[in-house]
Amino acid sequence: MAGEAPELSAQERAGKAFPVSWDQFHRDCRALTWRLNEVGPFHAVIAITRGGLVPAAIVARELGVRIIDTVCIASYDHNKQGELQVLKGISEATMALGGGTGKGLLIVDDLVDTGKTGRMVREMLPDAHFATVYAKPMGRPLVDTFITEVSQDTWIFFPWDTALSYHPPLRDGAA
Ligand SMILES: O=P(O)(O)OC[C@H]1O[C@H](OP(=O)(O)OP(=O)(O)O)[C@H](O)[C@@H]1O
Ligand SMILES: O=c1[nH]c(=O)c2nc[nH]c2[nH]1
Ligand SMILES: [Mg+2]
Repeated sequence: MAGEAPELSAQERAGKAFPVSWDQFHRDCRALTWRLNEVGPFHAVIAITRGGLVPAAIVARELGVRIIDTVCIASYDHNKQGELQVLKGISEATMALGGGTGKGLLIVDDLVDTGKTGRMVREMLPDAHFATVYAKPMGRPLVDTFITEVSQDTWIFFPWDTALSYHPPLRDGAA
């Protein structure tokens, strides 16, 4: 409708930016593995794609786990969350490894925000261990192990979504 303000994206509503470099992300994934090493061993790692693929690779490498599965869920279209869609479920072989309930399996994602994605995967595997690198307060109760909490009004910028670019000086009005 004319004159109506355009709907803000989740990223715009968030307000605060938390950019993460590859180096920082790798360190945070290693820190996550230190904690997970106390909880395991795990038969397999399940990455929630796509964001969970990078931490899952690092965590699986550090833990010496060679069986990696994916659960493919689409929700955010760039930065606006819509209905969750499971594009690919967990394989039968992985389900069998977890005794049908996920016991001894490790689910990995880059973050929990509202917790919708994590909740859906937890319902598939109620006894699995769920780990994320970052957590926002709404999603935090769903996660068993995470490294860094950021406020709900923060948007995390991952290294695979960003590129180096010119930033104007603060005195010219840059945030
Ligand atoms: O806790 P929630 O509010 O559900 O948000 C968290 C999810 O959102 C992002 O994935 P996204 O759906 O953007 O897909 P992607 O991993 O393919 O980028 C992120 O990787 C988490 O999986
Ligand atoms: O790149 C992202 N950063 C976030 O903070 C976030 N929350 C949900 N989905 C997200 N994706
Ligand atoms: Mg994701």
